[in-house]
Amino acid sequence: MNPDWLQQKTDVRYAPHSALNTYQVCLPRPPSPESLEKRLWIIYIHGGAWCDPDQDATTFNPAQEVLLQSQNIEQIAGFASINYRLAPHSIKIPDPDDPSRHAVHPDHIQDVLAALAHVQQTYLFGERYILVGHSCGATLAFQVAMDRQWRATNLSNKIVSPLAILAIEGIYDLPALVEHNREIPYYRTFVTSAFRSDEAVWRSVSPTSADLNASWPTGKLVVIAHSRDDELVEWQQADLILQSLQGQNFHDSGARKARVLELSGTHDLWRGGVEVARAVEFTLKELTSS
Ligand SMILES: Nc1ccccc1C(=O)C[C@H](N)C(=O)O
Repeated sequence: MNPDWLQQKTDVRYAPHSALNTYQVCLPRPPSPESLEKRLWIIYIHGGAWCDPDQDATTFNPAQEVLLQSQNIEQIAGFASINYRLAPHSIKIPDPDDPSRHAVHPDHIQDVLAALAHVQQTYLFGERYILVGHSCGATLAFQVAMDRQWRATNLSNKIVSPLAILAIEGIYDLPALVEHNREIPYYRTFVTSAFRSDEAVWRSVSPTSADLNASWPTGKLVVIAHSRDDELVEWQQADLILQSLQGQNFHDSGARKARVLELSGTHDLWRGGVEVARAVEFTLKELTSS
């Protein structure tokens, strides 16, 4: 990488709906077809329970800084991190007129798909990317690879699915999450704020309900990265998605892999950058070895 060349853009607008319909990009070197042949894009979807206005695309910056300084940058063609409209937060009450804070499913996933289509059409990397998501961002990353029935537009045809998904401290089974945390009303509150109250919808949008053989035949790898010390999303969520993936023929090795990576830290471990960067490095390595 040539540090004098490094290019960063923020607030690239992909849709007109709100101030949050933007993404940020970082290019470590000039884009070229040759570079893309041997390198991958890293695309990040932030977390925050679909509603936290204090988490946005910039939560990827600490990890991006670590990766820019590491040897692994030789394998990375570019980074993008996506903002999307949020559901109303129950405590951080939004301005009633703010369209970025009144989203309800499928707005979040439709925004992510629109952003992905925009980045792909700009940088032409096709399937050569790793889709990374933290917390509800991991849910959204899986939803990109799921049957896109919630899609109102013809956007689906424009998006090429990723080679790999890296899911960090993710939410994979909404009914199980709400049930496990039934003593803490906030879980039902944020799930209802983002998906309304029909539990059949909660189930159908959950990555544990995916049929990835049908919807993501080109997928090579899923990495489930989770910390035993996550105080907000219990390890059970990782177990549930791993069971589901094994049932769909994702195994430890082979053409379609599902791997577990134990991280250390609490739910918001993106703050330090190092653990998210380590998970990206692990995913790059797993993708290039079989
Ligand atoms: N991702 C989560 C998963 C489970 C429970 C909470 C969260 C949150 O992100 C809380 C967030 N800090 C909030 O202000 O809503």
